[in-house]
Formats: sequence, C-alpha cells, structure tokens
Amino acid sequence: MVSKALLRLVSAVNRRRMKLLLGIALLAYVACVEVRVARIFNTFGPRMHMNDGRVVSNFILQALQGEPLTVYGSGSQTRAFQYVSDLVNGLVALMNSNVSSPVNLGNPEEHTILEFAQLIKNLVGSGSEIQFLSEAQDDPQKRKPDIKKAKLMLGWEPVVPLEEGLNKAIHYFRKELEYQANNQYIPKPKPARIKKGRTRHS
Ligand SMILES: O=C(O)[C@H]1O[C@H](OP(=O)(O)OP(=O)(O)OC[C@H]2O[C@@H](n3ccc(=O)[nH]c3=O)[C@H](O)[C@@H]2O)[C@H](O)[C@@H](O)[C@@H]1O
Repeated sequence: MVSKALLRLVSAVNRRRMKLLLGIALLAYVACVEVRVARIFNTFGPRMHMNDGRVVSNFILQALQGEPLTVYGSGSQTRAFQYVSDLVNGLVALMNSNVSSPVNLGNPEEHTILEFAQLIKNLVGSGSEIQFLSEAQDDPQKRKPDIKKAKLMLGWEPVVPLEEGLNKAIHYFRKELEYQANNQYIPKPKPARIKKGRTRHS
C-alpha cells in the first residue's frame, strides 16, 4: 500500500525508476542476492555514442563539423559532467562495498549549458556559432549530484578535471569523424524533443 501511494507521487520517469528499484529489492529479498544501486549522473568520454542526442556528443560533433551549437532554451539550465573513468572507479568501489542503499555517482562541478557550449567551442578551436532553440520537453533546470555519501562510505570522488576529460572525448570524436568520412558516413547530432508551441529564442 505504502509503495503504491509513493508511486503516485513521483513523476513518470521517476515512477519507472522506482518500479525498477522495487523489483530489484524484491529480487534481492526473494533470491537472497546482494544488490548495489548506483544513481549515475551525466557521464561522457571516448567511445560514447556519437549520435545519442545528448549535449556532450551534440556539441562536440557540431563544433568539429563547423555547425552551430544548438542550445535548448536560454542555456541557463545546469548539468554536472563526470568522466567515464571516474564513474568506473566509483562503480568498482560500490561493488566492493557493503552499501546496499542507492549511492550517487557523479561530478558535482556544475555548469550552465551555455558555459558548456562555450567551453567545447574553445577546446575544439571551432568558429561555430551558438544557436538558441526552443526548450526541450520536461528539461530539468538544475542537476548537481550530492556525493557526500559516496565520499564517506566508498572513499570515492571524481578526480578527472572537466577540460582534461573533454579533450580526450574530442580527440576520440575527431578520429572517428576522420575514419567515418573515409567510409562515407557522416554522423549528425540528433535533435531533441522540443516543447510544443514555443517560439525560438533569438
Ligand atoms: O537522468 C535523467 O533524467 C536523464 O539524464 C540525462 O538527460 P540530460 O541531463 O537532460 O542530458 P542531455 O540530454 O545531455 O542534456 C543536458 C542538457 O543540455 C541540453 N541540450 C542537449 C542537447 C543539445 O544539443 N543542446 C542542449 O542544450 C538539454 O536541454 C539539457 O538541458 C540522460 O541523457 C537521460 O537519458 C536521462 O534520462
């Protein structure tokens, strides 16, 4: 009963996650399996999918291809990005721990999306413009993980600076683009689902 009432309170996305968590908890209880639950925040790095439509892959592709960097909304929404090797270390630490409750794994260094677009443009050395498009549907305006628990219980925190990680990702994308151009396949950034009825910013 309590879990049903809780499910009604949370958003559609969170509802799916909550159901999954309840399923895992049930499985753990019935099958006596030890579980670990990581809440993974925005992660990037080499070998990420180039056309997944997420901000890191879109901006890097756009900057490398001389296309406008598409900022959805005003760009004042924030995200915090962790490099993939930090996430892997966090997951290993979690698996080796005895913490069975959810643990946030992310980098708490928060940036606005507009700052992030400018940073990628600079790192790529790109002359691309920044283009403001309509807001994406249900876009959270702020996201910054609280990693106190991971620090305390796993002795983990991210160590790779954003620019260092982005340079590695940009290097990977550059090489992939060269390789794929030789094979006549040019990846294109995937557009977001845009809120209906909104006009474009300038
Ligand atoms: O945990 C979640 O709720 C979601 O977290 C991320 O979603 P998000 O943080 O929105 O990541 P991105 O899609 O990379 O977008 C980040 C921000 O950049 C913006 N954005 C994205 C792409 C782009 O070309 N331009 C742009 O301004 C988005 O509107 C958003 O504000 C994951 O990508 C989702 O799969 C996951 O469901």
